[in-house]
Amino acid sequence: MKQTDVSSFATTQLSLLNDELQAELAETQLLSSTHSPSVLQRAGLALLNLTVSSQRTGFGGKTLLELALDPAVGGGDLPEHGLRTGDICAVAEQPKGAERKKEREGMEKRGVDGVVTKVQRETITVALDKDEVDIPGGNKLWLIKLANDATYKRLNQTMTKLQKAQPSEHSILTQVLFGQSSPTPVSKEDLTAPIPFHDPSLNSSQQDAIRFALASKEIALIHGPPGTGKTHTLIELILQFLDRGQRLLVCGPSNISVDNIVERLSSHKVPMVRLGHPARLLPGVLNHSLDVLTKSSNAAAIVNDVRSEMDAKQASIRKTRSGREKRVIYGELKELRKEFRVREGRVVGDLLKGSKVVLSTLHGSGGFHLRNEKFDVVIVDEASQALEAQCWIPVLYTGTAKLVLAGDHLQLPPTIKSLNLKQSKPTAKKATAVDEVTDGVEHLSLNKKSGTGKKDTSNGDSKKAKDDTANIDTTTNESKKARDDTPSTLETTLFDRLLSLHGNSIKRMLTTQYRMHENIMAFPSKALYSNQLLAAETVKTRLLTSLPYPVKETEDTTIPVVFWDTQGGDFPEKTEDDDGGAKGRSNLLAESKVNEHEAAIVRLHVSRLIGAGVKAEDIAIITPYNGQLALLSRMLKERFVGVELGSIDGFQGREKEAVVVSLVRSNPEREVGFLGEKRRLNVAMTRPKRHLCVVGDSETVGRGSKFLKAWMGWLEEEADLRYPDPSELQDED
Ligand SMILES: Nc1ncnc2c1ncn2[C@@H]1O[C@H](COP(=O)(O)OP(=O)(O)OP(=O)(O)O)[C@@H](O)[C@H]1O
Repeated sequence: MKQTDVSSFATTQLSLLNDELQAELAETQLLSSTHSPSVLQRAGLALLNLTVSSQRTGFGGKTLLELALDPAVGGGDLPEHGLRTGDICAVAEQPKGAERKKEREGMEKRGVDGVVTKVQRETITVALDKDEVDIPGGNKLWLIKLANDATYKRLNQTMTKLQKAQPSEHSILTQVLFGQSSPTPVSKEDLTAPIPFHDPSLNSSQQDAIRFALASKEIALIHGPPGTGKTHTLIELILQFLDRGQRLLVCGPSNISVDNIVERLSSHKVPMVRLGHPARLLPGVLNHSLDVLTKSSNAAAIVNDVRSEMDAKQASIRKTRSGREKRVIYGELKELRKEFRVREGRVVGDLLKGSKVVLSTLHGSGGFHLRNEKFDVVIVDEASQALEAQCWIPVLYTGTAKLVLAGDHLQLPPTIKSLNLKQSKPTAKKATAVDEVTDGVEHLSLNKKSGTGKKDTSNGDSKKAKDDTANIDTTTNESKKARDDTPSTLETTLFDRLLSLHGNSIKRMLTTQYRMHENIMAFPSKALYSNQLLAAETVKTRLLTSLPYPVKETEDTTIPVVFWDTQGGDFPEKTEDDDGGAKGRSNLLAESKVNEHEAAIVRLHVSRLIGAGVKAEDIAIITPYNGQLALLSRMLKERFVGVELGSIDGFQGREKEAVVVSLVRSNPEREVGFLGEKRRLNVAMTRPKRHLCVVGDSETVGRGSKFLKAWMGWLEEEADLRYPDPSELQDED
């Protein structure tokens, strides 16, 4: 075990985070200074021609501005835009005609900053950051997305706190997290003690993981390969901790990861509170949100009185044109807001005290509500999708003695280039529809994520390119000497680092998967999970023909894994710039790759599946390249309505009955770009339940890495192998 110096670790993290922020700011500034507002709107970074449709008071006493299209431009539905709940933005007067460019440059300074809290068809709501600001009025307004440095600020604060802590202040958990102490060994008795489980259906690996996490004193890692019931296991673990009288903070890197747990816990009638802005939460979770609880609890009436008074004042500000009157009302509002915050603070404090389980994003766990709260255990779901610095937020601010991390370090780590736009990017969501994927920002981040260390020509910037796979190899091989665990990259997650530091004895792996047909599971199990995965009886032999609706038996629907091998050089890739159609869209984007012939095979395969009766909504098409995604979308979206198209990265955490993967790369140089990242391939091949169809050039792809070679070899041996016949690929339409 190699110790890590805490302070130098934090210093390295601070510098890496700073590089990341600078890169992000540069990217956003470049976009907004070089493009016209309408291009920015098309790129999903701005909304034009708005007017304030209402103004009221939200959680925390913040002013909420609801914006709608100006009736002067016809009102109605907002145009397609990429602004999402959680985005940091500025509201400002829209510059007129010729002034535009000049005005825009100073815009960020003059506008009013805020956070998007609600997006509806006709309106978008922004919570303003400052209490007293002159809301721009009169002329048309516009909304522009700003780089989100709030994420960075909190990470920076957290790492600074870690950097400054004296060794004597380090908790035992911190010492274990840096290898200065070993985790307390777990006794055999604890690992075998009978436990009355709430859920009698838990399999033995799930039960073992729960026993281990309960018995561990400082850290426990629950390794959940695809479909193995990681969240299912965490729910039981939470109930078991509660049975033992422990108080828990449960976090995840994204709102959706946290909501998923809240939804599943709610049937157990656990007293819990979900922190976070209600507009960012799933509807089913709202009843547990602080905002709704503070409105509906008995004590809420005293808060609501002040709120309605504030709302009335807000409305009167908008009615008056006199500056003097406005100032008087602002003065009154200021007093009311103080009162509101005191009362709301009391209600919130009482609610939190009464909650045995508090749930929030990792970022949210650093908010002021939790500053004086103590928890026995912090649980982090999807921990391998979180930056290490994010995981330190709940650890440092709650002073917990115990940390449970659940995740799979063999799937994709967090997207580094998009750190600051992460929550706001349309494509950062798990549910990725193709309209959203063609957003410019995602192209930049996706394409910059190279996995091979070779320069990927689709990658506008090879600065960050590196061999990601190195990370995983060291973590899966306990016997390897732990490498220097002061990470030189943000992509090394806490999950990775701890495995490397303490070895596999700190983790338990879930081994029964409930998603894939056994043949779909076979390769990833062998190549990545030491052949330990088992397919549950219920899924082991499931084919498309056993879907709960009629599907004809064909050579596609009766086969779990199909491989269309395009080897031979007749199906070459192109860079997106070669493709006239794609060019217009990609003016803001980095180059990407397309493969038209592959797209034609995908079309053929999907049309056969649909012809056999498989429902469009049970089929997904995924590909690593956004250029290919845009092409597939143009070719297939209207024809096969309901088929989901997405990037591999965006599909992590999702599943479908049938999944078609288009690998794209086919070139004489045998370049595979970021296909070389095996965690990306793992995600791709483990999404389907009953049918996996891979389309790719085994000659190019098979030379990309050892892993790719093994996969191509396996597909040639075990899959239903097909060689495309160009005459079949003509579009019958
Ligand atoms: N012991 C079990 N018995 C039967 N079904 C189970 C069991 N454990 C999990 N499942 C089922 O397996 C599926 C996956 O579970 P869950 O969503 O908890 O997995 P996960 O590992 O969090 O998913 P992901 O792979 O997306 O991370 C769910 O449909 C769940 O009901």
